[in-house]
Amino acid sequence: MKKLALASILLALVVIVLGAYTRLTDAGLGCPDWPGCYGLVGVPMTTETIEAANQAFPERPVEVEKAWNEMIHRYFASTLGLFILIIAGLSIFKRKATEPLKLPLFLLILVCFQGALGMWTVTLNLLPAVVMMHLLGGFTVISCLFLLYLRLTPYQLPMGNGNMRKYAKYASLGIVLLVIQIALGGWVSANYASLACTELPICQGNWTDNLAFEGAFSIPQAENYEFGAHPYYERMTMHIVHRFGAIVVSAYLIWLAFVLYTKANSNLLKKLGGTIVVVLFVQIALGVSNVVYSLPLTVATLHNAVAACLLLVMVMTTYTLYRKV
Ligand code: HEM
Repeated sequence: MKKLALASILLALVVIVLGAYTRLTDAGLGCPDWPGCYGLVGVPMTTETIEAANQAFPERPVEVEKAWNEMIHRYFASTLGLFILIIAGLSIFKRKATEPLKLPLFLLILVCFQGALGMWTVTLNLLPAVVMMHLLGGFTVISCLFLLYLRLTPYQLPMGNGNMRKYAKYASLGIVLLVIQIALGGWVSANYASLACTELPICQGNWTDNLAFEGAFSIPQAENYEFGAHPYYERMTMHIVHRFGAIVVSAYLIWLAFVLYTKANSNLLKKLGGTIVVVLFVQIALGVSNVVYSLPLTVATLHNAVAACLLLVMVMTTYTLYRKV
């Protein structure tokens, strides 16, 4: 079960990266139906199948490359679903007394819901709230898988360092802040607001006069949300909020890492403190590069993957601080 959990974590990371790649190559509607693509298990490739697909979906003619991006994401996501089903099955029928049961079952429900969010992403034409929740769902799945892996791993902590346990609630708060920041990033991405601010550190021009919070966090009426439906100042506002969020989260995580590094006498906790800072700085550098180099595909995809890694480091830190034996 532990090996399967580890394989599922790696697979979940691949699915997250493929999801970001699909979103960033504007391939979210590469297949306008679900679960098939223009009604097929694969992508229409021959003249006949393409003609039939174009007749069935005249509003969205086939673009083979985008369709493949979307379908490859779906194949990997379905395999992940299968892995989680097997984990849940094993934990019901072959579980050792010490192994968790509720977590695998929760994961199974979660991955089904995540599949439904994937379907609504397509059927609701990239409705930003659904796209953002789909991103958060992916991050929740990988976090729960990682938690399962940690629970299956015997390691003793905080190694006589009970005085550190009081910081567990601060680490939990770190996770909450980080998840909010990830949701804000997802909101920027889902609303195509990535290039709304092209200057550092905050935004170009007299941005303070044009903030539009209410509009930025509501959803305008639209038939289709591909390429965004918000006016410019609302996109600018969401982008700015993500940047301020980065400042708050970074300050908090650096403080937490500093406490772990200086106060813990467990090597693992010290290492976790150091890892938080390193991963955080990589993430900030990628965010800044997104702005400076106008959203290169690799950088934007990595900004998503490293956000997932930062979350996993925080999950491990928090779990380590809470764990009794
Ligand atoms: C703790 C720090 C940060 C975290 C956890 C974080 C996380 C995220 C996440 C999860 C996304 C969504 C990616 C996607 O949908 O594929 C995102 C998008 C974005 N972030 Fe950050 N971010 C951080 C800091 C920054 C900073 C400092 C900047 C710039 C100065 C930045 C700029 C952006 C931009 C431009 C996008 C939109 C990219 C896109 O359309 O995919 N981020 N962020």
